Amino acid sequence: MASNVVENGIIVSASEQDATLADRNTFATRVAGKGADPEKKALFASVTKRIDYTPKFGTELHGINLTKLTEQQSEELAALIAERGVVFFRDQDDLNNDEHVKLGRRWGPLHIHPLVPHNQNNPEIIVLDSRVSPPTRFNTNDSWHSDVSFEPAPASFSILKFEDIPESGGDTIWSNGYELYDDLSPAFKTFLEGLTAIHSSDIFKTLTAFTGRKTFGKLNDSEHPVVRTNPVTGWKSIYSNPVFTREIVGVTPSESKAILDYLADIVAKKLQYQVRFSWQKNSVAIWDNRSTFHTGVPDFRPYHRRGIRVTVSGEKPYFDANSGSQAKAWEATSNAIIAKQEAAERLKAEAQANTSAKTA
Ligand SMILES: O=C(O)CCC(=O)C(=O)O
Ligand SMILES: [Fe+2]
Repeated sequence: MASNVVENGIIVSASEQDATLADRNTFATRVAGKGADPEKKALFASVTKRIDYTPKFGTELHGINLTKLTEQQSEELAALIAERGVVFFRDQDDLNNDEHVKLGRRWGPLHIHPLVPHNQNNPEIIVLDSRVSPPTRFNTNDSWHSDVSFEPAPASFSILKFEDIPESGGDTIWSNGYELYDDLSPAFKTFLEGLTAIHSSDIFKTLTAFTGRKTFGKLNDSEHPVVRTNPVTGWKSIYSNPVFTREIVGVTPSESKAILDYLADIVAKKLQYQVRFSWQKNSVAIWDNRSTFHTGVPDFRPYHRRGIRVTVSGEKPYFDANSGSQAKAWEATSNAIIAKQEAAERLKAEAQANTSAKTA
């Protein structure tokens, strides 16, 4: 039996034995975060500072040690990630490999990646080391994706930590699938809601040839709905990405290409639905792959970076016609914010009027 090829503690090529490790039909048996306290009081009791990157998308939390969450806090965090799309943490020095795996397992079974190099002692940890896997033409500015969407049980959450960061460059960008859906015209929403698409891991065959690495286990293809309901929030999101989605089912090849190109285009180009994160050593990002897309920015050469990722397998993707939307859920919050701003403006105007009356 061929043995693994190991470089710096990273398995860069699988043995046959490891190749059989990957059972990627492992679905989550419960929806982590579903039914958590909507106010997330237990989690926010430990938060010292909250920074929302945009009103609806991306939040950085300070005061949380990811190795010290109670059960209730970890459920509330799962719900917050589903709502905010991506949540960032700084200084998670305590999140070593074992803790990283432990955190992922709280939310579901862990995925074993078919190609990306694994940690020698734990195949569920993948190592993104730009010296081992330098950014290539397969991993450049059109690398927007949702993690392992080709699996029957694609990722719910991904937990990524960077241990080595470049002196400059190397940010990651996320795009909000809820808002991309909400932004479509009613007619186009209805059209997309009836469609499914084939997601494929064929890119890893190409990369195998390119890198000389062997893949782990079976390379899956899966058919998923183009509009997906997030099981935690109940909101609809676009679920098609340029890296793994190959074909829209039931339309002609040129129609399929036009639809996929349009969806890829809005994921990459609608800046108002994106957030960008600058990593520091031991920063962690956790995102919900069911309703977001992301891409690394390969702009950091000659520096390098090294990240560690654990990927949680989710449920079988589904579309529920009765599900809600982020836009609808936001109406009340948005109106309350507007009312508060208007009240503040009125008070300011009254105060000014009083001052001018006194000085007149
Ligand atoms: O390189 C990056 O910044 C993102 C890597 C990525 O896609 C992932 O960890 O899922
Ligand atoms: Fe990714």
